Amino acid sequence: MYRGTHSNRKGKFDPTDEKNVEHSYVGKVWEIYEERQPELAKIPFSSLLNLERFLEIYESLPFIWRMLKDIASIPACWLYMALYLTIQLALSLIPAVQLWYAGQLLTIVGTAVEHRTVDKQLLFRVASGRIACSVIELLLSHTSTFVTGPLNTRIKQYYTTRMFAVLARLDVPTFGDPLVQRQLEQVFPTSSRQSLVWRTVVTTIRMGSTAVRMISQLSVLFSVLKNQHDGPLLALLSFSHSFLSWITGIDLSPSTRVWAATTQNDDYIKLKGLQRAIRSPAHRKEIVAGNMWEYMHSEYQRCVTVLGEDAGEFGEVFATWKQRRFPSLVSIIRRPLHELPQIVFTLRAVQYPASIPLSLASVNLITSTSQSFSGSLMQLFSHTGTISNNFSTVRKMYEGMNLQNRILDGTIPYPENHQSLQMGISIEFRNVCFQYPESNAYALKNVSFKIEKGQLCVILGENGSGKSTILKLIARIYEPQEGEILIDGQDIKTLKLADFRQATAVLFQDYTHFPLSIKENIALGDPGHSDDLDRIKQAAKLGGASEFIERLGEGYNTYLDRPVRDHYSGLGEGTTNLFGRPVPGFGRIRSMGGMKSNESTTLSGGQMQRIALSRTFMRSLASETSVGLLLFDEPSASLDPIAEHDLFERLRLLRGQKTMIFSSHRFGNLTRHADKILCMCDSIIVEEGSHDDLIRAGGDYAKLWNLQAQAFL
Ligand SMILES: Nc1ncnc2c1ncn2[C@@H]1O[C@H](COP(=O)(O)OP(=O)(O)OP(=O)(O)O)[C@@H](O)[C@H]1O
Repeated sequence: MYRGTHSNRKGKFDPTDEKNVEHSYVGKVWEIYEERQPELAKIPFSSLLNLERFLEIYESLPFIWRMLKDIASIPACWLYMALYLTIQLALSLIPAVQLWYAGQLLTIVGTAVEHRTVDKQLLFRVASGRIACSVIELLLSHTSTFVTGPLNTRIKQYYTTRMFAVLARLDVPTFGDPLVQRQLEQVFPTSSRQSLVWRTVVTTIRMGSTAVRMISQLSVLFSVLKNQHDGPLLALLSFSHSFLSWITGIDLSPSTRVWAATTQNDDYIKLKGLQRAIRSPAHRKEIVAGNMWEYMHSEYQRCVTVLGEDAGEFGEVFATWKQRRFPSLVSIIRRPLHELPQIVFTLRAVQYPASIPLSLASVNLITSTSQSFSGSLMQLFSHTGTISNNFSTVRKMYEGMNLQNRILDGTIPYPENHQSLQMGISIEFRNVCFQYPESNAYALKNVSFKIEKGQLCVILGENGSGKSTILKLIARIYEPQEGEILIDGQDIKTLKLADFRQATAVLFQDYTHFPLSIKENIALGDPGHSDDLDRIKQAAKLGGASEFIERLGEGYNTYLDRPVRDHYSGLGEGTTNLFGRPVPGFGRIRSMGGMKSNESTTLSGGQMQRIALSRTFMRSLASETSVGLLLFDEPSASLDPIAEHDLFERLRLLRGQKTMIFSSHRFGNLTRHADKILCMCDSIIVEEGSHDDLIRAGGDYAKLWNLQAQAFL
């Protein structure tokens, strides 16, 4: 199925909805379903005249107003904008001035016919006026390029910064929503040279200046011709021709309507299948061995004959169909209208032979103006298409800026006093049930437990049992559908999110490395101290990362994944290193795509994990920190036994000062010292207690522990 790309509507498109969707056949093969705009359904020819785009423009106007106010708030922008507008206005008036001079020439011809004399002074003034116009036009266009640069840059920077903020503040469920992703894709400025807003401003101003140009040209023309015999009549005839050409040209421009096309034609489908089969190497063996080519060829020929001109690609067939769909009456009238000015002129010449030179000059003037007029008219129309698209994207951009996070913020500041954090945070789950968005299975089912302040808790369980989910719910990455989570006895939803997150440090299982330097990667744990290199080094030491970082060529300034590409051209074959980075062995122009300063493969998984741990330590271990809760999802998965031992030793020292929750598959070091172990299986907690409690209970934990212990006997 071939779908239109200009979908601006919310909700679903349903081809079977006859009330809102128009069905037509495009030739023998394709069926097209076009959405009617309910507001326009009653207006005849609304789809032919593409009135949807005007409606789109109308609906987007409040957002355009907001955009203009925003632009005006950018420093110095309004000054540049005023200058740009003045230049464009002046440029759009020049054709009318030139036309006025042409009218003056007509007067000179008229006087010459009547009195057999030429007013030389007037002729000189007219000639120099026309030259001056051209020079001014050139100068203005040139000045305009000087103004557009700074304007474009300022507008682009303003909006990219705003959009960055919009993206940065979105939470996980909102950001992960495919609809939101689609919305962001459409409006988040990519690396294009011009911003959407600037493009919109330019097209709007161009449209305005085209309109000014047309109106001024028309009024000058009519004032020049009003005293000529039949002048206005000739002008009217010429312009009707332009207008009709414009009308017939309308439907060829892309539609803003939502549409979809499909085909049920067996011959066409077979034709396409045969085409594909004959080209693909995958089928060649069987075509040869099975002697299929003759059959395929004759079938292909049959399909082509049956389908005739409908055998082409959808795009071609669709374009022809659109041309034909036009009321042919318009095209019929258009032709003779084109000839009418000549006929009127001839009749007039027969009637008044003396006026021939004057009439000739008027006809010439009218024809040239009418040509430029129809050009402008076409431009105006194509601008409305672009404008309606731009306007609707601006609207979507502002709607995107208003995107609300799914996780709602609370109002109660946390903690009430920082002293209370010195002993950690208590956490309680009461009958919590949770399903991930887009999933219908429970990741947590009726989970209840309580962890006291300063306790060390380990959540154990097999893959997919729900361990990470518990940590994500505590960090309020997601919201449970049922049940309650209490933090120091208060519902987690009522606490101010930023405050609560300030009081927690999380190390996710799927931690990521930012495309920033190692220093920044660690500093992000506590952005408030990102300039404090001593603190960053201390965190790296605690995370067990300092030794290998210092061995790297660029030390803490090393980029694991360099976000900027270097460029080169025509390097000698022996150049394997450039700017301290490896160069792939090609001599032609290319950029080193996403090159890594020190390829991340030079760091092991364990080293990567140590950097992530350092980031968590950066946040949690500084003396004046306000973190009372540490959440670690498999913190030692990639660590060697010594590093794991050292890490847990360090963390155990924090017992009583911070609440710590670990998720793990492994028994041992940590579980023995845990105040509480939660054993999970299939989204529920099956056992709960300290190591000794669980061994005494003789359940699954005890069995697995003994099994593991035997392995070391
Ligand atoms: N983003 C997600 N979207 C949908 N389902 C998810 C998502 N993340 C996890 N799940 C599902 O939720 C269930 C619990 O996952 P969770 O990550 O909590 O398990 P886990 O016990 O931490 O597993 P592991 O030991 O492998 O880390 C699993 O069935 C998993 O497939």
